[in-house]
Amino acid sequence: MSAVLLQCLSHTPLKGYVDPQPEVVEEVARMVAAQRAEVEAFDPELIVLFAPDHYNGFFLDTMPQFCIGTAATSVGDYMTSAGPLPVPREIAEACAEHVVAADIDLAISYRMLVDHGFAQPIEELTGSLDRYPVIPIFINSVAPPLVSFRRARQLGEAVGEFIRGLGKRTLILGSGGLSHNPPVPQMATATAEVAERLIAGRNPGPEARDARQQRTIAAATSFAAGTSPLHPLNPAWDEAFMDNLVRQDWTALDAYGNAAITEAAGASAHEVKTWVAANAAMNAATGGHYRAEARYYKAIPEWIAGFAALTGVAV
Ligand SMILES: O=C(O)/C=C/c1cccc(O)c1O
Ligand SMILES: [Fe+2]
Repeated sequence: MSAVLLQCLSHTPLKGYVDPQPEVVEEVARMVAAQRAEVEAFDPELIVLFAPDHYNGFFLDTMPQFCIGTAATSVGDYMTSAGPLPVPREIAEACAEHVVAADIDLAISYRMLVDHGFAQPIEELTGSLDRYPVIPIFINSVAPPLVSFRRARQLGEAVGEFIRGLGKRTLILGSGGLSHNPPVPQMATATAEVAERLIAGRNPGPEARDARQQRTIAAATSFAAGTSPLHPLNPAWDEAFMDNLVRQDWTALDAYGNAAITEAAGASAHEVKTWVAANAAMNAATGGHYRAEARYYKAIPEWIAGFAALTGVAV
C-alpha cells in the first residue's frame, strides 16, 4: 500500500495584483509555507493533482469532463511559470487504464495545456513546476454541462484505488474554490466573438492574454470595492462544504446539486469537485483510514475567492 498525503488549496491568480491587507497576505503565506513544509517532509515520489482549467487548456471544440495528462505544459498565465510538467508517462497511462476499467469515462491527453489552476498549487507547495513527478487530472468546472459531486467522487475513488496499489509515496492535491465567480465567460451568454474564444481560443497572443488578465484584475478591484455584479462569496456554504469533507460525509457530498451550487456559491464554485475527487482518492488509497483537517478559511474578495486549505493524513 502506498504512503499518501492529501493537500487541498484554493488558487487565485490575483495574488500580487489585487491583494487584501498585508496581515491577510502574510497569514495565507504562513499557512501555505506550513503545507509546503509537510510536503517536503513527506518527500513524495509522485503527485496526483486534480485541478480545473479556465479556457486556457480546454475549449469548447472538445470539452471532456475529466482528462488525464500523460504529457503536460503550463501556459504560464499571471505569475505562474511556463514550461513542461514532469509527467511520468507510463504511470499516467496505467492510471488511465485503471480508471477507464472502473467505468469512469476519463479522456487522455498526450499534449495537455494547464493554467494557474494546476501551476499555482504545484509551485506554491513544491517550489517549482518540476520538483516532483506529477500526474495532472483535469475536472471540467466551468463549461456546462458539468458532472455531479457523485461522479467527481467516483473519479477520485478510482484514482485512489490505483494509487493504493502503486507502492509510491503519493501526494494527492486538490486545487480551486471555494465559493467564487470570477469573470469566466459562459457560452449561454457569450457574444459571437467571445463564443469563438471559448471554442478555439487556445494559445492567444501576449496582447490577448494580457487583455484578459487586465479584465480579471479590474473585476477583482471592483469586487473588493463592493461595486461589482459578481456573485458574492459565501462563507457559510464554504464552511459547510469543508465540514462535510472533514467528517467524510460522502452521502451529504453526493447530495449537492449543480444548480444549487451555482446559485449559492457562484459559477466557478464547481472547482471544489477537485477537492471532492482528491478527498475521495485519499479515502480509497487509505481504505478510509485518514483524518482530514480544515487548515484555513477566509473570504478574500480581492482574490475573488472563498480561500481555503485542507490537509489529510493517513491514520
Ligand atoms: O481565469 C482567470 O482569468 C481568472 C481566474 C480566477 C480568478 C479568481 C479565482 C480563481 O479560482 C480563478 O481561477
Ligand atoms: Fe480557478
